[in-house]
Amino acid sequence: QYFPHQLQNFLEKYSQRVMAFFYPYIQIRFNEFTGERLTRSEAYSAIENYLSSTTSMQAKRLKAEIGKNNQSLVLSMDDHEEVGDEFKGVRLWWASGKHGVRAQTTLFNPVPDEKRHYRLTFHKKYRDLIIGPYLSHVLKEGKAIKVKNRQRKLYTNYGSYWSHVVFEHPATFQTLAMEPEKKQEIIDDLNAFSKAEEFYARIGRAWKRGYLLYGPPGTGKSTMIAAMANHLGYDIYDLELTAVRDNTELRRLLIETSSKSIIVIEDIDCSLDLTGQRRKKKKEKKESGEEEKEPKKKEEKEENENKSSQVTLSGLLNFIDGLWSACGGERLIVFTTNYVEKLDPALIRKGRMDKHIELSFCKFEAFKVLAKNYHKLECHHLFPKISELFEDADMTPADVAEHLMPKSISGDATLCLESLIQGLEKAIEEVKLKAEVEAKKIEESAKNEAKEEDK
Ligand SMILES: Nc1ncnc2c1ncn2[C@@H]1O[C@H](COP(=O)(O)OP(=O)(O)OP(=O)(O)O)[C@@H](O)[C@H]1O
Ligand SMILES: [Mg+2]
Repeated sequence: QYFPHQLQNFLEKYSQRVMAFFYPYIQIRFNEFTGERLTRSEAYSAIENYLSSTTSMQAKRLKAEIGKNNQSLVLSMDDHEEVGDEFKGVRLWWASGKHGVRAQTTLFNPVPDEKRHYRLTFHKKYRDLIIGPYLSHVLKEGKAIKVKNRQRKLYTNYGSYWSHVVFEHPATFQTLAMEPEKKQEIIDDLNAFSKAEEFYARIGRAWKRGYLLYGPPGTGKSTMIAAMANHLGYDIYDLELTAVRDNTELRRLLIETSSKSIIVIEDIDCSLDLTGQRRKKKKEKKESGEEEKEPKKKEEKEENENKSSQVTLSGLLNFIDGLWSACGGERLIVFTTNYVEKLDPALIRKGRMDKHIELSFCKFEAFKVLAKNYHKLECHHLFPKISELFEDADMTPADVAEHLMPKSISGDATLCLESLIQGLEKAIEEVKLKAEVEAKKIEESAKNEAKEEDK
């Protein structure tokens, strides 16, 4: 205090230099808030996450907070704690601390005076290793942990804007009824995709993958999408094409999607047909001369309505084909349909949709998954009979699940299995009846033909 200001400055500078000469360590400080407007630093939060998982077990004083997903506790070091870490055999230390900042808190900038930081200390001979590979490793790991802990969202477009709710669907691949090998193949494919950043970069393609899920209603297409999202920890964008006005809007919506997400277009055949159908209807009306009686205003209105969805197949295809490569980060795009044969071949050409997955009727293997989920059954004396019936019956997993659902909380598994057997027998009978009716029809038409020939 009695020192002249300049002298104090000089001494500080000088002593720091002397220190630096003898002190063989380098320190890097990562402040929690950075920039003029004091926004929260991304690096700081990545480091926080990284340390919470890898090293905070060593710290004696921890801080616990409820994570963003409102479920798990997130642990981090308390202030002035230090933990060690090791990277390629090199020791380094992370310490947490506080420092004062002169920024004023205002109503609009309610950041407290006291700021936290992490300080990284390491020997100067490892400078290159730590500043390069180690720090990028920390940031990457930290971000990955953050993504894993985040609260996931389900986005839906109302017209041209996305709005979201929290995504909490309980479906997983474990609860999905499907033949085990097929299921494993899909899981492996997803895992490979999510780790393939370098591969996609090397071959110069966008880090995207397309799936087409097809099969009759109730076979688990939507359920599988939820399971995929849960498996990968991705958000879901449920794109309602009929609410999108035109290709420009479609492009905007798709560009707005964030990385690590699944973009879903359900019932793709219906969504894309819509524009065509509407136009057709209008044409028919004109041909029948109906519109002459109607006032002109109404016609104009109709025209506007027609304009309300002009997304075209080519607009969609352009996008899938790589215009959106510009938006980095991994994305899955999933189409579902009940009628794969109705789809425009351009849409499902190889290379556009990387994988076609057929979801179909429940067979015995898939049934076993459901029996295990619903009743914890691994085997049962009715299983052989059920296995036999499944060979002839076409029943969707949704219907099987319906039978297995206990009618009361204390529902008995055997009762459910018996109900399923009845259902299967009924299904087989219906198939037989249908076949008989068909056969009769063919017979009759053959007879008719013969009669006409006689005539
Ligand atoms: N493979 C399956 N495994 C487990 N549950 C299933 C499966 N398939 C269907 N279900 C059950 O049936 C219900 C309906 O399935 P889901 O909505 O996934 O069918 P979908 O194939 O999407 O049908 P749609 O074509 O009508 O959209 C789900 O709530 C789920 O409980
Ligand atoms: Mg569905």
